[in-house]
Amino acid sequence: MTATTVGRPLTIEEYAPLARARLPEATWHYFEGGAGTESTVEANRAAFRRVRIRPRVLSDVSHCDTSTTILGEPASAPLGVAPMAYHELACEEGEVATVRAAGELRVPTVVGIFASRSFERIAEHATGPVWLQLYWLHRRGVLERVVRRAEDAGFRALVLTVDTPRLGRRLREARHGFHLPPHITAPNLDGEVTGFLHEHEDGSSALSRHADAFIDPSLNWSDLDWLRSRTRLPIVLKGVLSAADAARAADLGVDALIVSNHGGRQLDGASATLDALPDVVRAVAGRCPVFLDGGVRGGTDVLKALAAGARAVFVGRPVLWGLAAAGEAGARDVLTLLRDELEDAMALAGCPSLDSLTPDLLDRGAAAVAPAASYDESPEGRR
Ligand SMILES: Cc1cc2nc3c(=O)[nH]c(=O)nc-3n(C[C@H](O)[C@H](O)[C@H](O)COP(=O)(O)O)c2cc1C
Ligand SMILES: CCCCCCC(=O)C(=O)O
Repeated sequence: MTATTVGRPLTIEEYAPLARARLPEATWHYFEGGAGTESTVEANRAAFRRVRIRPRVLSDVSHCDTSTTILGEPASAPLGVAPMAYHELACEEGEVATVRAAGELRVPTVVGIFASRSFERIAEHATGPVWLQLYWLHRRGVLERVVRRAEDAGFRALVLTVDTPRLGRRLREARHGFHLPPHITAPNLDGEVTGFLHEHEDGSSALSRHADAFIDPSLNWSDLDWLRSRTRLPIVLKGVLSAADAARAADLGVDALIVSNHGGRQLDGASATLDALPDVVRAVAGRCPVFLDGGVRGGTDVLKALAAGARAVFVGRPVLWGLAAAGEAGARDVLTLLRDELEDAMALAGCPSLDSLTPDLLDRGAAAVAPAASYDESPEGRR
C-alpha cells in the first residue's frame, strides 16, 4: 500500500508518488507499466504477500549481519540494481547517479546496454561492481564491440537477458505514445540507434518499434558458446523461470541465473518470480548462484526470497523512483531502506546471519518446495 508521505519517506513505496509528481505522465507509465493486463506485475507482489514467515525465537540477534558476497565480490547486503534502460529519463545524471548510490552500499549495478551514459563515464564514477546487461542484437559486430568496451572499462560480469525476443505488449506505452525526448540517446550504441526512439506515433510505443529493429529473436542455446568465446567475464542469464531451462543453463556452465519475468513487462501471465524460484534453485542444485528480481519492495521480501533459495535480489522500479524523486540521494535511500529493513526483519525473525535464512522459515506453502542445495560462495565452493 502506498501511504501519504510527510517528510522523508519511511518506506520504499512512499517514493512512488514522489517520483510520479516529478515525471512526465508518459515516462511514469513507461516505468510502471507491465505487459497486457499486468497480471504478472501484480502476481510478483501477490506472491510476496502470500508467503508468510515463521519467526524463530531465542537465537541471539544482538548482531544481525547483512553482508555477503555476490559473484565473489563483497557486498553490504544481498542486493543489486536490476538493469533498466535510459536512467536519464529519471534524473539528469542518469546511470552515473545510480552507480554512485549503489557503490555507497557496495552492491552491484547492472547497467543496461541501452544506458544513457557511456560505459567509460559510468565506470569512472562507480565505487561498487558494475555488470553489463546485453540484449542479443542482430548486429553481432556491435554486440562484440559493446562487450569489449565494457570489459576495458572494468565491468565485472555480463547479464544476457533471455526473456525478450521482442518487447511485451505494453499497453500503457502505446496509449501514452511513449517516446524518448530528443536529448536522451544510447551512447554505447553510437550510430546504431535510429530515429524511432524519438518519434511519437499514436497507439504505438517507440521502444517497441525500436526493439523489433534491434533485438534478434533467433537467440538460442547454441549462441551462448559465441558469447563465451568472446569474453572472460562471468555470464549471467536473466529471465529464467523454468526448472528445465535452469538445469540446462547450469549444465552449460553459466555463472549465475536471475529468476525474472522482467518485472511483468514481457509475457503477461508468466509466473511470479517468488513462485518460480524454489524449482529453479532445486534444478540448479548448487552449481551456480540464483538471483531473483520482480516485486521486491521491502526487507521482508528480501528475507523471503533468500529463505526460498536466492543468493541475492535485484531491484528495478524502486531505484527509478528514488532517482526521479531525489537523484543519487533518492536511489541511495531506497537501497539503504531495503538493507535496513532486511536487518530489522532478520532480527525479528530470529536470524542473525544470511546463512540462517532457510526454507523452514517460511510457511508450509513455500517450505514444501525447499531447495535441494544452495550455492556456496566460499573459495572452496566456487568452481
Ligand atoms: C523502466 C524499466 C526498464 C527496464 N529495462 C530493462 C532493460 O533494458 N534490460 C533488462 O534486462 N531488463 C529491463 N527491465 C527489467 C528489470 O531489469 C527487472 O527485471 C524488473 O524491473 C524487476 O522488477 P521490479 O521493477 O518490480 O523490481 C526494465 C524495467 C523497467 C521498469
Ligand atoms: C530497443 C530498446 C529496448 C529497451 C527496452 C528496455 C526494457 O527492457 C524495458 O523493459 O523497458
